[in-house]
Amino acid sequence: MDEQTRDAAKRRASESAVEAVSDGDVVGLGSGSTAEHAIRILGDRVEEGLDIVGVTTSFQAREIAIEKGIDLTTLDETDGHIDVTIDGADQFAGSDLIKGGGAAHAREKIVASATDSLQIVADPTKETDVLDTVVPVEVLPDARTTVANAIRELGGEPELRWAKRKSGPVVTDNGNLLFDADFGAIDDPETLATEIATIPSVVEHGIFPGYADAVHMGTEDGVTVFEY
Ligand SMILES: O=C(CO)[C@H](O)[C@H](O)COP(=O)(O)O
Repeated sequence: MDEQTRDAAKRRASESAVEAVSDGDVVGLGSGSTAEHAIRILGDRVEEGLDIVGVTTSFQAREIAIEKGIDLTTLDETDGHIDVTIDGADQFAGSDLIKGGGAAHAREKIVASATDSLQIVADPTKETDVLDTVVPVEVLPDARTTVANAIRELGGEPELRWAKRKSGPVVTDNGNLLFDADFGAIDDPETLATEIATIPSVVEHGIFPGYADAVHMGTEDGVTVFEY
């Protein structure tokens, strides 16, 4: 699938997911190139009269939402409740997800766990039978060596994520560092999720076991919707 076809698939997925949003909803706004389509489409609907407020998952999502004129709120103001969230994923195997390719998974998980209905938008390159892409792990900077050792003890190979146009590591929106940890095929995402979460000073990791309520997978000529 070339980049243009893939981008069209991402947009089709987003058009489908936006149908889950109704007037009056508090809407979680995800991060990444696929979720960007969804935020832009929602912005167009708002201009046409759709009445929603958004809760953003990243600096990127906030910038796009402001540009598109979507009113924003916070989880504190909504009593920790979100009706629908539309977000992307790096991989999905049924309702199990790996997220964090954009280093936003900590806030994405807060928003997802506060959400009644998590709608995932993806293109076909994200679908897999068994999760096997790297797991992003956000850590407090002082703990990078101890967390790296603990990841190795769990059978993973951690690599500090390096910035592309800066001499140094990626620093998350929360001021932390990030490992991409290669665990190979992850047969039991729920157990690995718990094990990584219990490492001292891990802020959040990118395994979202059983989180998706629906995955909208844009294809070359349509959309396949998986509901869970
Ligand atoms: O989890 C994420 C950011 O932390 C993104 O949703 C995920 O990386 C997918 O991004 P894209 O739609 O650009 O492939």
